[in-house]
Amino acid sequence: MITIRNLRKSYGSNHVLHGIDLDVKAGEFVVMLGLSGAGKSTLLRCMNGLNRADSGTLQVGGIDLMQKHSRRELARHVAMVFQHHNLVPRLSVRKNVLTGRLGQVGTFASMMQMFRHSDIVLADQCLERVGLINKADQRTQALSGGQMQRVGIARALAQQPNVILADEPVASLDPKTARSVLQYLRDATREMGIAVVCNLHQVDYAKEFGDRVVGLAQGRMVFNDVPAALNAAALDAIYHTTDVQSSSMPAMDGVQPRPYPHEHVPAYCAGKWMPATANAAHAVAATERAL
Ligand SMILES: Nc1ncnc2c1ncn2[C@@H]1O[C@H](COP(=O)(O)OP(=O)(O)OP(=O)(O)O)[C@@H](O)[C@H]1O
Repeated sequence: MITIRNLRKSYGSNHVLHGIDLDVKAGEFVVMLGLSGAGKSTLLRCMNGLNRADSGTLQVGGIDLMQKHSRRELARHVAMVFQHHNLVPRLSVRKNVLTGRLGQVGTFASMMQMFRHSDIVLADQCLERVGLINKADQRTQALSGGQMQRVGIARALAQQPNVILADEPVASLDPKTARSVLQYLRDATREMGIAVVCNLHQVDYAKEFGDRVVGLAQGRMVFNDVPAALNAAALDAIYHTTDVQSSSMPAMDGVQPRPYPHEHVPAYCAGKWMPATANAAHAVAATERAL
């Protein structure tokens, strides 16, 4: 459902993504962890077409995002769940879910918010899935934060996407509500065979809900494995890259390697540690000596 190879993205001179590789299968729930600024949102925004990647391969839900594509086509395959749910408070819960169908109806019907009976049935099924069918006719503004987030999930499901991208969907919820929202998201997507990439800041939730966890540090993927492999060393690679770098770089030829952050993030991938490019410091030192 998602195939990413050697994906790179910069904002001006700020190189944010340094060659990301990632595959996500149908029905798989992948949690993405990383410090603030690691590049998680940038990667999600590349995946949903809001950002244009500079180079690499990027196929999401059957769409090649490195080629020209229409927003409508993308909306048919890729749905977003946002931290602040982006619902219209004065609309009923059902109407908010129906907005997930706007990309799939004709332009006129979309402008007039005219929905087919089948769309209304689908919206109600999605509300059933997140346990909110009894709120369908209520104004959305009367719901709690956790309920609103579940409406956001129902709206994403109503798009009948192949892929859901969730950017910190539980950041503003208490732990109990957050767990219940993640449970709804994971169960629905598993049952419907939707590939999910979900940015989170909570390692506990990643372990509890992820089929797989990927860790980004300074725009590089430093972990990609099952949650059970998320041990102290892996967490160090994701969250304390400077410490890991300096302790993992031996001196060579009497030259103490300088910290070159991007080049020295060791990577833990599919059960084994990759030394990353520790030799790069030596290469730089040797070049400096030669000049
Ligand atoms: N629109 C933008 N224009 C310029 N720089 C940006 C833009 N968006 C993000 N950045 C920069 O890209 C880097 C990665 O930011 P990004 O938001 O992807 O990180 P993140 O891992 O999602 O962080 P957080 O967990 O805080 O959301 C940061 O240095 C940020 O300043």
